[in-house]
Amino acid sequence: MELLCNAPAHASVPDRYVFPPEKRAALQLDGVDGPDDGVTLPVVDLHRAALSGDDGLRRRVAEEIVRAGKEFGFFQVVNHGVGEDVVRGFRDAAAEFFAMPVEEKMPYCSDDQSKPFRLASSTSYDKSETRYWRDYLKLQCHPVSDELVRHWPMEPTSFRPRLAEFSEAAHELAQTLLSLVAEGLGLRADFFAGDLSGGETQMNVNYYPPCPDPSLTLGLLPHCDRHLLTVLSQGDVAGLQARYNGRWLLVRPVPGAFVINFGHQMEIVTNGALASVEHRAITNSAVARMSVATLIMPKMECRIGPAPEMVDDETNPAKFREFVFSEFMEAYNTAAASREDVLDSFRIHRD
Ligand SMILES: O=C(O)CCC(=O)C(=O)O
Ligand SMILES: [Fe+2]
Repeated sequence: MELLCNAPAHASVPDRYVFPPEKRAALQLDGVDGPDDGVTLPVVDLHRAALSGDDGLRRRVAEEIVRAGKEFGFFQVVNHGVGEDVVRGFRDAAAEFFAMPVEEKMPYCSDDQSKPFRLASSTSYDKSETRYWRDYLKLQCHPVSDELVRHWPMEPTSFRPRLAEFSEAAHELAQTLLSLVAEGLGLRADFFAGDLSGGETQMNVNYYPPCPDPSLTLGLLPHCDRHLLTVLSQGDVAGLQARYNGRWLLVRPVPGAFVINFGHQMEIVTNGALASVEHRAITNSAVARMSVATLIMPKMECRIGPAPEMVDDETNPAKFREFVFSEFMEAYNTAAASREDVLDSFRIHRD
């Protein structure tokens, strides 16, 4: 398998990574202050420590999240309660993994999507010839059990304990966010608990080495996440862009923050109120970038459809039909992650 992290630093971009001009990222990192007109994503202070004892504060935070979610579909959170050491601990372990010698990583290389831990490169969604400037770990990270941990690598030795710790913390944050989203929408606080968010949580650890010519390449294709909610640590190197009013908005790194965005299931359950927004990753020539995305998802057999509370037959009829989550997962693969193609098979079309 061809991995970028195995190669010595690249002096030039090999042809198979060069996108045709119409697919290249028009907006480069050093041009961000121009094209995005100073629009920045909301940064929500979760006041995590005070949240459970202060109902007024809780309501304000919940409203702020829903407002940000409705306008951007993306926001960042600070004071989120996940310890800096927990985040740094796992990010360091993952960076060490990518830096290990080829022979030690090779046993994990696989394109078999059913594996609970694997290392791969580019993406499995875009079937065109051009490769994305990205290596990634795709792994199952929650619930943490002895059986699951056995699939995680033994080396570096910090990997298993730091991942277990990070995974629990990210999961807890996700549950807090989901209850705030529910409250902000006027739903029961435990609306998303149970099967809707109780599937096996997956994680993408994306590694984008420095690229000699970012104007020719892409780190990750434009896509929406297919799950319910994504909790992303992007570290301090920029590269994530979200679609906003027909443009690409750079998600500026905020120290210690998590970037939160909604997946397709959130859009469907809320009948379009909280949309799943397209995003992509661009490359840069200066430093390697690593992002860690924790993807909260429903149980495979969970029935999904717009919540009755989010639908009004007269003014806001259901936009999506009901389905079983496993059906959606299949459709997403077939539609190669394209937002409209995948949602189209679940949309109710009215004349
Ligand atoms: O690298 C990033 O910031 C984006 C990652 C992402 O969108 C994903 O893993 O689904
Ligand atoms: Fe994503």
